[in-house]
Amino acid sequence: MSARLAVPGRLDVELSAAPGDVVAVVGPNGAGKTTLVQALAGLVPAGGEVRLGGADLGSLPPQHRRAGVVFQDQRLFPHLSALENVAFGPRSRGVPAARARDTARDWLDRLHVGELAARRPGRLSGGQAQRVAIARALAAEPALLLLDEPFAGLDVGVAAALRIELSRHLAAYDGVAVLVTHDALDALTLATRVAVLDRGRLAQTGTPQEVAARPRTEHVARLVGLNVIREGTTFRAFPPSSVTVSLHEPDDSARNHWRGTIRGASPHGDQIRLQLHGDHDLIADVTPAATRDLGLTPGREVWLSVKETAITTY
Ligand SMILES: Nc1ncnc2c1ncn2[C@@H]1O[C@H](COP(=O)(O)OP(=O)(O)OP(=O)(O)O)[C@@H](O)[C@H]1O
Repeated sequence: MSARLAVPGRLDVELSAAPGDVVAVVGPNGAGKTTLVQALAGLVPAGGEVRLGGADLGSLPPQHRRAGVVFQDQRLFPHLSALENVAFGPRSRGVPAARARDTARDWLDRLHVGELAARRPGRLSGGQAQRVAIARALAAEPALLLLDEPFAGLDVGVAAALRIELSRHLAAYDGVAVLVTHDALDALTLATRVAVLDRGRLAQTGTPQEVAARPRTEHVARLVGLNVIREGTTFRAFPPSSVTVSLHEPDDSARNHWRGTIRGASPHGDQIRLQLHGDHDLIADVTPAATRDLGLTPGREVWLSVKETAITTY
């Protein structure tokens, strides 16, 4: 797929992906992720083109794009049973009713909701409905599978189980999948490529490993738990565990140091992760003992230092 899409004031991106790719789209609120999915699906008017398998989808109405969409809020047809929801795609492609129902049953089984085939969406839990929605999208054999935050709003355990299953289906899927997510884990475990959106533009693309190791936006740095400082065209990244926090200015010239004010503190593994605001917005991991002994509570002004050898420059 190669797409060039422009929605005035909201989105202006070029994106390409090969069959079998799962592209994770990440970025802060309002970056244009949902707009991108909707523009690919033809649900919002967009300039540009979407080339897929030799055709320009951009000129086709949504129902002819062979795009399967899974929304955060499922949007199942409320008056149809789970089975009929899933059979809808094959039916509208002209598959005879009995065969479409067999296909639907098969997909419901594969998503472990076969026993709920007769239920209407109103009587499904959020997790069950999301399984039906994924079955519905895949049963239509889409060339383009669009998933907009499919785990958002689900219980943590339910989301974890669904993530593992979805990874299996995505591995077997030979079209192009686009997955909008706010979760670094999704981007790292499900995706073959990551596209970072920032204010409607593509800020970075690469493999999950590349993007995680060398983030170019503050947002992605936070997602993967790194600090990143931009100096002109150069980025300098370092982990929160490499930051030393002290109450007085360090006199060690081999280290980089900055001033900051503690904005927040939360448990992180067996450490305390501090959010700091100052010369740069940074995160630092300190031990609970240091937090107590130095009185590292929100509002406190501190010095932060990092050894040059802990910093990756790119
Ligand atoms: N229907 C709309 N009409 C006009 N502008 C819109 C519409 N929907 C969203 N926008 C604007 O388009 C921009 C991108 O929004 P979009 O919903 O695509 O972001 P997002 O990255 O999906 O955000 P989130 O993570 O909050 O869901 C935002 O500035 C938003 O205010």
